[in-house]
Amino acid sequence: MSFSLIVFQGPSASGKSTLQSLLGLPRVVTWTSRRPRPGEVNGRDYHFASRERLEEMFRSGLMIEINEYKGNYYGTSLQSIRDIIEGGMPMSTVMEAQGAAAIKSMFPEQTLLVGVSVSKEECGRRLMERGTAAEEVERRMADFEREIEELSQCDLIIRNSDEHLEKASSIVELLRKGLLN
Ligand SMILES: Nc1nc2c(ncn2[C@@H]2O[C@H](COP(=O)(O)OP(=O)(O)O)[C@@H](O)[C@H]2O)c(=O)[nH]1
Ligand SMILES: Nc1ncnc2c1ncn2[C@@H]1O[C@H](COP(=O)(O)OP(=O)(O)O)[C@@H](O)[C@H]1O
Repeated sequence: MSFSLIVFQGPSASGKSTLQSLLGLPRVVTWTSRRPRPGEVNGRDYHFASRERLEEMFRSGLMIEINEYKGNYYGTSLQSIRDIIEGGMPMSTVMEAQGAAAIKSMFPEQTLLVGVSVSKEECGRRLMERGTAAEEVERRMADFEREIEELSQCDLIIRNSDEHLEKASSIVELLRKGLLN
């Protein structure tokens, strides 16, 4: 395999970040206008910036894509992806569907889109356990069916239900070995 960028896509709380950290590759730090959650660090988890700054970066050609997701902007800088493709060391990122599609269409040979799927019930429960406010859980779950449908654009889909974590981990391990050998 010669992919430079592994993109995880899936509903909120499907387990994208969990599988991403199991993969163990360096993460692309993307940009968002949402507020940091407790424990998140600027420059490590995201580059946190205002909507205006992200819009300006997009207008001036610094971002590959910028997408609004649940009221906030998210975007990937062109430089971060160029660095990966030129640097040779594969990296990973998590992205909502439109951003994932934009990167895949720009770098089809170098990008592997990995979908993460889970049941609606499990997703809702994980969001609650993560301390998400009930109103926000409802907002996120409203898009669940569409987000599952959008997985059809992925190169492969990993089922990450509660009882499948071990299997999901072994698929990620196979990917890791294939990428690094
Ligand atoms: N298009 C796009 N989506 C991103 C980017 N960075 C993160 N996302 C996605 O934005 C969505 C919201 O992320 P986040 O606020 O961290 O919360 P989450 O829903 O709990 O993962 C997730 O689907 C992320 O994968 C990016 O650079 N571009
Ligand atoms: N297979 C699984 N079984 C049970 N809990 C899981 C599983 N995968 C992830 N989780 C838990 O679900 C929550 C959401 O996972 P996370 O990776 O943060 O999702 P996402 O990045 O898609 O929003 C976390 O608390 C995580 O520990």
